[in-house]
Amino acid sequence: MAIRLGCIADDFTGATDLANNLVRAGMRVVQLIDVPAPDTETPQDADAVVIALKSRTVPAAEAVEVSLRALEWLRSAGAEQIYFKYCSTFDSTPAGNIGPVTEALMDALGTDFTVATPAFPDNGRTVFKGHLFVGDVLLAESGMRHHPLTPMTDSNLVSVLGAQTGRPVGLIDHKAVAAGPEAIEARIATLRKDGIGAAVVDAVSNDDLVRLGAAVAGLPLVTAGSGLAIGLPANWGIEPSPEAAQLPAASGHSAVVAGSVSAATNGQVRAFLDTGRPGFSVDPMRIAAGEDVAAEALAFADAHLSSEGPVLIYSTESPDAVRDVQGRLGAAEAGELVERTLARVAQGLVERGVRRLVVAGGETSGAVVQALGLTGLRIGPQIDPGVPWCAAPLAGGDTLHITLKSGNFGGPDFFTTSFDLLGNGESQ
Ligand SMILES: Nc1ncnc2c1ncn2[C@@H]1O[C@H](COP(=O)(O)OP(=O)(O)OP(=O)(O)O)[C@@H](O)[C@H]1O
Ligand SMILES: O=C(O)[C@@H](O)C(=O)CO
Repeated sequence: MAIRLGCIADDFTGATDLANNLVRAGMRVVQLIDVPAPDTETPQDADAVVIALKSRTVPAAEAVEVSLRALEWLRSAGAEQIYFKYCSTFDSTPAGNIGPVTEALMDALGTDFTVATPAFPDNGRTVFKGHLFVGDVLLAESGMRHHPLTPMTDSNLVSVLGAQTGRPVGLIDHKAVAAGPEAIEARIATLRKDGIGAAVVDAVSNDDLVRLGAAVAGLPLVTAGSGLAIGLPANWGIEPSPEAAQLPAASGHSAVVAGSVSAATNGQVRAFLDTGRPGFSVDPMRIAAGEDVAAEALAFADAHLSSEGPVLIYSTESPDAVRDVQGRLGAAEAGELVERTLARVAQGLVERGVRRLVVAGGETSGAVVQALGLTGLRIGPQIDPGVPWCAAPLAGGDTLHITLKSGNFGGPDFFTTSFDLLGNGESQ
């Protein structure tokens, strides 16, 4: 069976976020890790396939190359429309990668126009007059200005995207979006006539996204955060259905691996430790000095993995502490050292019987999923907006329940309450 929607996500947490919104809107979704081999069969009974890449912060040429390979696979699987998913905080730099990837996909699809909106109102991301708000503040005044890899210091997305692409960038403002699909289509026609290649779209509510979804049914390519996904399944007559999110029963030990340094994850780590639960802090300077911090973390896990609840291994630190480490090691080097260590820790935890695993941070999730050799995820129930539980088969035949939490997503008690949703298996 051919798929309807083919999705390319620029990081792993973002991919599950998108898959989650598609599932909630009724689509049967398979998430694949990295571009599958050309001869990989199209998943049966899937309305959408999300290919999860780790292309957000690699050099632009690399992001373009891997995104085009993903596009080729999705087109051969029959995708009728392509969705390029990036972060709801538009994480990118003037060098890319949102602009260059968008342009390359447009060229490959032979289309002269696409839309761009990171709006995700359920998680407080709204776009008005082309400016992105995170909660009540502009993007450039949010914690994103301190992001270790993609600091966002301009909230005007028309200028942010304009700096990343050779094509003129325009705006579909809220007046058109609020007036409904026909008004949006009329605005698109005008922009196209004026030679605009990509238009940032205002959206402050789910209703806006549903109206936008209907208006872009005929575009070969849409680019967005996960929010627009709620408006697309209806274009194929698909309606929400609870069966779309069912997973097998969970069992085994629970653990949390946190490599995100975002504000929300900092709060979640603090809240977890404040309950007196066991946590081990991974120090990048000690890794850089050659100490076997992964082995220490696993020894700590050996002492604390129990039916009492999850153990936490984290590198999460305040923005000041992260800046200090980056100043001494370099941002990319520090990131890589920590990612490699946390990926080894995750492997060790699974070897020790962890079967319910929370991973925090997009880059961190990419490293962990690759180290665990997971190739595909089934998407289950939503824990918090943008974060579902997923299930993946392990080599020995067991099922791993895993959730890939975007750094800034999830409530303060996420590291404890997320496990409640899986119910009681053999042990927690
Ligand atoms: N203590 C630390 N010092 C320096 N760098 C760190 C530290 N802890 C984590 N890092 C690095 O910071 C980066 C955090 O990125 P990651 O994508 O995992 O989280 P995030 O940006 O908060 O989440 P998301 O991308 O989902 O919003 C990773 O490369 C990680 O290895
Ligand atoms: O859109 C978001 O905010 C998330 O899905 C994400 O991509 C964070 O890495």
